[in-house]
Amino acid sequence: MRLHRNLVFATMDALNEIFNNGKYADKVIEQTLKRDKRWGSRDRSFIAETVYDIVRWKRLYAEIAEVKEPFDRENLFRLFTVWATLRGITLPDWPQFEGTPTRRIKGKFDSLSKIRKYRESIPDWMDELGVKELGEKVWEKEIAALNLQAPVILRANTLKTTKDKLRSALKDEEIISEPLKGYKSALKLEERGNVFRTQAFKNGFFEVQDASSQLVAEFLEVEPGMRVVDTCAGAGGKTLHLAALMENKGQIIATDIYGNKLKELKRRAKRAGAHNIDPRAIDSTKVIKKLYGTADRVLIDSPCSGLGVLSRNPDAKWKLQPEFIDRLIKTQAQIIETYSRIVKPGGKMVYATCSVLPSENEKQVENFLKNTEEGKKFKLVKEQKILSSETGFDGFYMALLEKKA
Ligand SMILES: C[S@@+](CC[C@H](N)C(=O)[O-])C[C@H]1O[C@@H](n2cnc3c(N)ncnc32)[C@H](O)[C@@H]1O
Repeated sequence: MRLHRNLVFATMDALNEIFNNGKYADKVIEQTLKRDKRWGSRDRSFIAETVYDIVRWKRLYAEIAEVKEPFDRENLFRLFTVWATLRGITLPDWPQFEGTPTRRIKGKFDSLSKIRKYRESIPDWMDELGVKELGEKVWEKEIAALNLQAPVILRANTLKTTKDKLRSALKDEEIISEPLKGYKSALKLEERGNVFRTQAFKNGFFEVQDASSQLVAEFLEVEPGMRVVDTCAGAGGKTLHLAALMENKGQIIATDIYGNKLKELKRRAKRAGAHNIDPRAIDSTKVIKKLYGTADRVLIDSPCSGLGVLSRNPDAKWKLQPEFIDRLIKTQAQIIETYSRIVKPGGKMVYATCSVLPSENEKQVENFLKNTEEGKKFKLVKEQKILSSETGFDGFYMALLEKKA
């Protein structure tokens, strides 16, 4: 691979924004890719993948390069040098790469790889928490899987097309995909690419949605004509899937505390041809109280640590803090307690997270069922824990609960 100066420099600028100015990697990459219209798909994926790689391996690379935060430009180049050397990329004779200690980099990589927190490039607290929650053996495998690059998975929008028709429409646009066994509407892309530019996307034929995430709406056992409340709808990934499963019949009330996310949901719903969604921002407690006892189905896609989606968001390793997870666990307990009241007698509810930590998942459900007045009205129908190390997709949890009639 030949390194191009403008691509490497753009990568350095992006890393500076993420590491030194606290910006989110996905937003920074999106902005960076707009910088030069002449960049082709290879150039764009070089920038995106190199930035994500260096973010993912920050702790390991910084240790090898012997640099500490905040990283100045010279330090960022040293991180890049480690990345390139470990990938066997020949460095050009630019002044920034002069005197690169190739053998020393490889030697340090070998010795640091014996220690998990360096090998997997995670903060001490995260390693300790993972062991405490999942046990040494499972955590070891799980964190390794969460460090792999996530595949791109699409969900065919059955309001407008079928999985097979979508596959052939994509093929016409030179995008090769294959169906995923066990996932009704999922297609996996053979190669990464900017699918948002395709006509198939503009036509609303698909959404990008991880395979594990595609199991959540199905878990809720919705039927056309039902009244469904998606309590933590965000920008609507799962709301749109619910609308498709309900064939646009019935009503989906989509709530979130952030009105701007619901605006994005509206835009996506329009493109997807989903007409049965009623977005409502939670700007007072009344919004939820009015819904008590009214829904056949309730989805709580709860705010969580996101530890199951580190493959997609590697910068969460550095942005998450243990105190934040402690607070989240309290919020999740309150959310289940309050939103479960929306379910009508005989109705069902799914509690889901994209975390792999039992304290955000099965322990929350156990606590709700055993220790809360509202929980005593429910029984657990089934639950599914998805580990990335077992499926190759995001880590997720979902529990289906039924309210006694
Ligand atoms: C895991 S995300 C939802 C993702 C979304 N369901 C999807 O499939 O694209 C959790 C959402 O909960 C929202 N949220 C956080 N606290 C909340 C609360 N107390 N009530 C409702 N929504 C909340 C966040 O704004 C965020 O959009």
